[in-house]
Amino acid sequence: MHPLARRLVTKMNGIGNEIVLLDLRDSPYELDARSVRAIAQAPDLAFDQLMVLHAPVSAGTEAYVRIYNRDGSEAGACGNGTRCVAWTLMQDTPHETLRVETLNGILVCERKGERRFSVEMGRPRFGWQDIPLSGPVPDTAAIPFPIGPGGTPLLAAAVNVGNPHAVFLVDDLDAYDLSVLGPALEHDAIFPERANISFAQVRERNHIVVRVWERGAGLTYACGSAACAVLVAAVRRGLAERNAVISLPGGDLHVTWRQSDDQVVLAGPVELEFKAILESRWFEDAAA
Ligand SMILES: N[C@H](CCC[C@H](N)C(=O)O)C(=O)O
Repeated sequence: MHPLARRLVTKMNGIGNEIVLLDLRDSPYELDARSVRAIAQAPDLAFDQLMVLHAPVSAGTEAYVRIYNRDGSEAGACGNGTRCVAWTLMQDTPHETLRVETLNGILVCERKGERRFSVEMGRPRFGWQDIPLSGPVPDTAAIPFPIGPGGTPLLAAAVNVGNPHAVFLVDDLDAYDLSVLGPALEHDAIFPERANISFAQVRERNHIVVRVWERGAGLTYACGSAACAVLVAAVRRGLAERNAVISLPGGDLHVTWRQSDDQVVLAGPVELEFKAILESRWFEDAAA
């Protein structure tokens, strides 16, 4: 029997960002890409991200969380999934805040309402090695790509908010077909670890509309770290306040880029869908 067989998983979403949670805090088992893809292909479990809870490593944290994309690749951050993790862990405690550890460090989560949570996503990084890019560029907030009308350059703001993002601030979101541009830009040679790609239109200084193509997952209804990346990019261009509503196809998130400590804080609702039991044959089929 596969080590994950008979394990319970929880299907949730954060404004339509499809999340599956697997709690392995009592087991040393670590998933490989093939097991991740097997779960993604199981009936009804198609996820954008799989959040796997492992036993805590650092003092004061509740879990060490590893984050996987639908294609089996590992991500450093997932804002919506971390909010789902916060809901799960806070079920068992009277606490209103808790800390989880990820590849990207220790994140503080806070309950903001019955099904509403915030997560401190860390400090944005703009250096070419940190994003990462394949080499230095004159300005990481304005990297030209020849994808504007008639092949004219459109400027991307690149930023790492725990994972790599490229943000295009445009006047008309509908003029760009992300299902075509997304995969090409995700794999552009300038991004050695690929990148999450967002197109964003600033409506007001505190309201931005966003569409996102996620690295390793494709078009999604929402992406928390992309919401953070967009807000940071718009603030750097002088187009938005440090506190704004980010509207994604699945709903609204609130992002604050705190002046006091440079942290980007993401808040929004989470939804519990159902629980399911992993079946051994899903992993055997995937191995075949
Ligand atoms: N949906 C996630 C981000 C996943 C990022 C992932 N696609 C990657 O960096 O590889 C979020 O809410 O932040």
